[in-house]
Order: sequence, then structure tokens, then C-alpha cells
Amino acid sequence: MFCSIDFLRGLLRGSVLQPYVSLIKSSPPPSRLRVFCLLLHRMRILCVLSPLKVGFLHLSLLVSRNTGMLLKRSHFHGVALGILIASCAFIAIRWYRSRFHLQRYADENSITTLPIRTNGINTSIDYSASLSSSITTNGLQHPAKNVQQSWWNQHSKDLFASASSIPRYSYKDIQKSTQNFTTILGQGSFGPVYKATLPTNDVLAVKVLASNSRQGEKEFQTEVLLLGRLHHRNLVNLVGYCVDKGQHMLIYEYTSNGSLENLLYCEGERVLSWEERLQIALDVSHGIEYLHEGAVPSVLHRDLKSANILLDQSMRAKVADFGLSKEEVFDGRKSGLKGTYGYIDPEYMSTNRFTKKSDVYSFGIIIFELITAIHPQQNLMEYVNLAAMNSDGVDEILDKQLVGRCNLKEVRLLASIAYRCLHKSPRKRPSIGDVSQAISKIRKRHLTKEETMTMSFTGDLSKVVKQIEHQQVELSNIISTRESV
Ligand SMILES: Nc1ncnc2c1ncn2[C@@H]1O[C@H](COP(=O)(O)OP(=O)(O)OP(=O)(O)O)[C@@H](O)[C@H]1O
Repeated sequence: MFCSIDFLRGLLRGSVLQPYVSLIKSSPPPSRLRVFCLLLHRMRILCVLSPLKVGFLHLSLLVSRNTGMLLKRSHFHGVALGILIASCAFIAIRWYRSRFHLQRYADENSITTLPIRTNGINTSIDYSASLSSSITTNGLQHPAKNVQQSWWNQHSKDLFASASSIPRYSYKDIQKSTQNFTTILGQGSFGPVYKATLPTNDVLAVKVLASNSRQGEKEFQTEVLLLGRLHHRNLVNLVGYCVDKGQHMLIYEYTSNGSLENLLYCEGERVLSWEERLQIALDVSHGIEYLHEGAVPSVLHRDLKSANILLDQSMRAKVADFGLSKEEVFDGRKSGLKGTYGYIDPEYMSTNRFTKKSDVYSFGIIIFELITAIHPQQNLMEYVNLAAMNSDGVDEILDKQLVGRCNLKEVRLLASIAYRCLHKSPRKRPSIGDVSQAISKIRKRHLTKEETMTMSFTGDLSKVVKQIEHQQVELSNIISTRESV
């Protein structure tokens, strides 16, 4: 035994473990085993803790430094013990690493990929939100939720049992609030969307998922749980759900001004001012920033497009359809790609790897839609590439509704951000956080300019008023002198 301890001491000379060996030697036999166990434990920690290999490397170095000398002393038992310890350390590292990888793999699979039906087709979805995330929601963030909850409590308390913090509604209540599903707002790839008016006069949007789903209730509830945790003022937040009578419905806050796509391309819609477009770009960037950088773990949208940007009553933009499975792009054959033509990152098309920068690319396209009002499926990129040939090329493709009604310097600045988002190499595209900051600067610049203009206008106005007052006084003086004459 002492042979072995000598060997160990020699082996671990100069290491943080050396005191343990000395302790083994000096301890009385009953404590010796405990100290030895402590040593083994310490070695495991050294080997396992980050950086993983440091401990093992440390051990190997000591072995190589000291083994030759020790072997010369023919400490056979010591060698055996040394090999045993090194093997233990090695096995511990392997065990830890395999457990770590398995855990990560399991997390990624259980959290980020869930089966979901889209119009009856079973596909998988990328969810990046995890059940264990630290995102919290509170009543202040969701005033509508509180109102709905109290409404719900009055009506169907017994069915309120929910897997998430999101209220669960009964089919009957939805039926009533949508006037028996007659208030259709539109039809998406998941199914129809209805306007629902609660007895409290709160208005919501109910997305009825196609009923030929094979998605189980549990999966749907997991989906609700994941979506329900994401809340931001620039997202169309999920505020409820319904699993009843074989129907699955997602209930969202209602946005009354339709989609950006409608506003930009539908005739008869109001024209968006430059200021509104700047604000929309900023709002959308904040929504995406929350998904990419605020949510833990981050969420990739995967289908950013003007149709998925909805506007509320104050024309503030909200990103919709995040977290849901996306339809495969269909061009006569299955492409394997998800998203919408015109918005898909070319790098994703060639590598089949979707990243945050692919969302940034789609956002670059949306910015150019705001500037030009040209639809991406109507050769937007060709115009954009042509405009890139000279510094003020973007002036040529500016939406004609904006000509003479916006500051061209601001337009060029916004376009330069969009060009960066569309960079061929994803690595060279900015992060959405950087994009938000850059847009925010343009907006501030815009506001400061407007303020100075208003101030100088007010200044000019007061000068004119003073002049008029002065002239009036002079006039009355002249009149009174004439009268006295
Ligand atoms: N929260 C909402 N408030 C008001 N209208 C909404 C809301 N959500 C969706 N809509 C409207 O319902 C229609 C269908 O929306 P949905 O999100 O299902 O499909 P989409 O985004 O148009 O298409 P896709 O599902 O292919 O992305 C759209 O016209 C949209 O304007």
C-alpha cells in the first residue's frame, strides 16, 4: 500500500492533488480510505470540469514527467494503481461527455422539434422555446389576458384547467364570440382566422387549425405552452387556446389594421407615410430581436414576410406566426424548404441550414418592400440589385407615393441597412440587434429634424405675428394722427 502511495505521491508531485496523497500516508488506517476516495473525487472533478480536458491533460503530463523515474524504482503496484486512476479519470470524462451530449440532444429534440399538422400534413416544426425558460409573463404585459380570464372564470370555470398560463376556452364560448364562426378575417395555411368579440367587448383573433389533424392533444398543449411563454409588444401574442370537440384553436390578440402586405399592395388602402414605415421597420426589428436575443432559448421565425406583419389600431407593427410549423415551399415538386418564395435566404436554399441570419435576410427584403412597395415575388431583388449600382440608386426605386414626401437621406440610410441584411454571406449580415440600433438612429434623426423644423416654423410664425402687431400699432397711430389733424 505504501509502495503505491509513494508512487502516487511521485506521480502527482507538483500537482494540486499532492496534499491528498501526503494525507493518505499520514492518516490513520480508518481515515485513509476516506481520503483516498476524496482524492479520486477531486481527480474526477478536475477531469470533468470545464475545460474538460484540463484535468486529464494535467494528469497525463504528470504521468509522463514522473513515470520514467518511478518505473526505475520498480514500483509495480504503484504503476498499476496509477493506470487504474488514469483509467478512472478517462472513463469519467467519457461518461460525462456522453451524458452531456445525450442531454443536449434530448433537449434539442424534445424542445425544438414537435410534430404539428398543417392543413392535414404532418410535418415537424422548429421550436426554440423551452419549457424551462426563464421568460415570465405577468398581468401587466397582458391586460387582455386578465379580462379574458375573469370572463372565463364566470363562464366555464371547470374547463379552465390548463397546461399553461394561457387560458383555455371552450368550443361553446368561441362559437358564441365568433357568432357561430361567421366573422372570418382571412384564411391562412393553418386554416381560417375569425374575429371574436368577448362579452367584455375585448376583441381577439381565433385561428382554427384544420380539423384533419393527427396532432395529438398533448402535442398541441405543448405547442401552446411554448408559444404562450413568448410575449412582446411587437409580437402578435397568443392569449388563449381551445381544445374541444375535436377542434384545436389558437387565440391571438386582435390587430385591427390588417397586414403590411395589404397596406402596401392593396388598392384602396391608406398610404403609409415615411414616418409610419420607419416605425414599422423599427417595431418589426424589435419583435425579431426578442425572438432571437430575448427568448431563452432563441426562436427562429422562419417565415418573415409582409403578410406576417400585422398592424394594430395605432399602426404599430407586430410579428405574427412565430413558432408555428411552416409549410414546405411548393413549386410543383417538394422542395424541402420552408418559408415563402421571395423571402428565403439563398444560403438556406443551398445548404438547407436555417439560421438567425436567414431571418435577417427576410427582414432585409421587408425593409425594401417598405421603401419601394414592390412585392418580392415581382422581381423586387432585380430592382434592388440595379439600384445598388450607384449610391443614390435607391431614389429611382422609391415608392412613388413617397416621392417628395420623405427625406431621401433617411431612405438611403435605411436602404444601406437592408443591403447589409441581404449580404450573400450570412456571416457578414448584421445581427438583428445591430439592425434595430441602426434603424433606431435613423428614426431619432428623423424626429430631431422634424422638431427643429417645427421649432423654426414656430419661430418664423411668432416673428410674423410680431410684425403684424407692430404694423397694426403703426396703422392705428397714423389713423389717430390724421383724425387729430
Ligand atoms: N391576430 C390577428 N388579428 C387580425 N387579423 C389576423 C390576425 N391573425 C391573422 N389575421 C388575418 O387572418 C388572415 C390569415 O392569417 P394567417 O396568419 O392564418 O395566414 P397568413 O399569414 O396570411 O398565411 P400563412 O399561414 O400562409 O403564413 C390574414 O389575412 C390576417 O390578416
